[in-house]
Amino acid sequence: MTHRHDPSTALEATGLGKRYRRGWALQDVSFRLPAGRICALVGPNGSGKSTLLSLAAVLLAPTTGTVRVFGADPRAAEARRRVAFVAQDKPLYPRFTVAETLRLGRELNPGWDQAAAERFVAEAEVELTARVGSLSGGQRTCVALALALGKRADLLLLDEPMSDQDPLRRHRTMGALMAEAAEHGTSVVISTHVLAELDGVCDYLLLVGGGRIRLAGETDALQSAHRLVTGPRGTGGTTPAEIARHTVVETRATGRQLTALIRPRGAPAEDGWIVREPTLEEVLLGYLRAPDAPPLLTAGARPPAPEAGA
Ligand SMILES: Nc1ncnc2c1ncn2[C@@H]1O[C@H](COP(=O)(O)OP(=O)(O)OP(=O)(O)O)[C@@H](O)[C@H]1O
Repeated sequence: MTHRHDPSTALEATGLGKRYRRGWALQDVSFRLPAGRICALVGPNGSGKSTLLSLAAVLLAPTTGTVRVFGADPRAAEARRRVAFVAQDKPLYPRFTVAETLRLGRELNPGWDQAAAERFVAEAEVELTARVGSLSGGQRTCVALALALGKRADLLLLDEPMSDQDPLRRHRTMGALMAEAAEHGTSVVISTHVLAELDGVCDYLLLVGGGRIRLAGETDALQSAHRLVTGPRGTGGTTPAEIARHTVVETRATGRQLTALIRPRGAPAEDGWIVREPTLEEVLLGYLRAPDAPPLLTAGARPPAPEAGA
């Protein structure tokens, strides 16, 4: 079995699995993230988001399967140069000043972009002369993000970078991050629990649950693959036939009404039903509430079958 060398794919997992002593954190994960996308990585606590990012950043080794960055083994020196990872615990030297931290970044990274790193800390109103140990959690995050941006990586892997930022700063940090990414065509995977953070920012989505991929693909394609239908609840507590003939993600009853998130097969519903396209948040919440709903990977999110051969 050989792998296609595919630089247009920022990240690809094939049959990827990670087993810790207590059990599988990720199992049989296969997806493709095209280059240049801003991808939200979403899922409940313990669903495997950090594990997936750590596998892509080679902080962990897979138990099964493979992960590739820009078509290459992520352990290769060139792949490591192209990837920057901001971990949840943001390990930095507390005794260093911010300026010294950036200097270390410059010494460690041949393609270092001092201007981008300094611009980012200035935007976050973090003093270059401040010691890292004296910064707040949110300010330290900004320094870690500045290090990642200064590296001029082609793929940024960010593990809940906004979790310790206040709402205003979160908005500004996200804006500055996305401006940098857009200017350089950087691919970004950003894990988050704040669904509102994704709105208008991410154009790709990975939803993990129970260690497996549940949704993967372009956000507009995922949205348009679903319909939210509302109509009469019917009798006997069963899903009405005109809904049950579709792929039903979840149904919720309120009074005499039934609202269902479906993946339509043919025309979405009959007379008497109100049909509309759900927002991305509605799609996500539907899947989060229905952990057994069948997964969906859009055509662009499915990795190509491995070539037969040597
Ligand atoms: N170092 C480890 N040793 C053993 N088990 C681990 C380790 N790291 C993670 N796990 C387990 O693997 C599963 C996935 O954890 P992971 O941290 O990847 O989830 P997550 O989606 O990032 O969670 P959160 O949203 O809470 O950050 C969990 O059941 C967790 O307990």
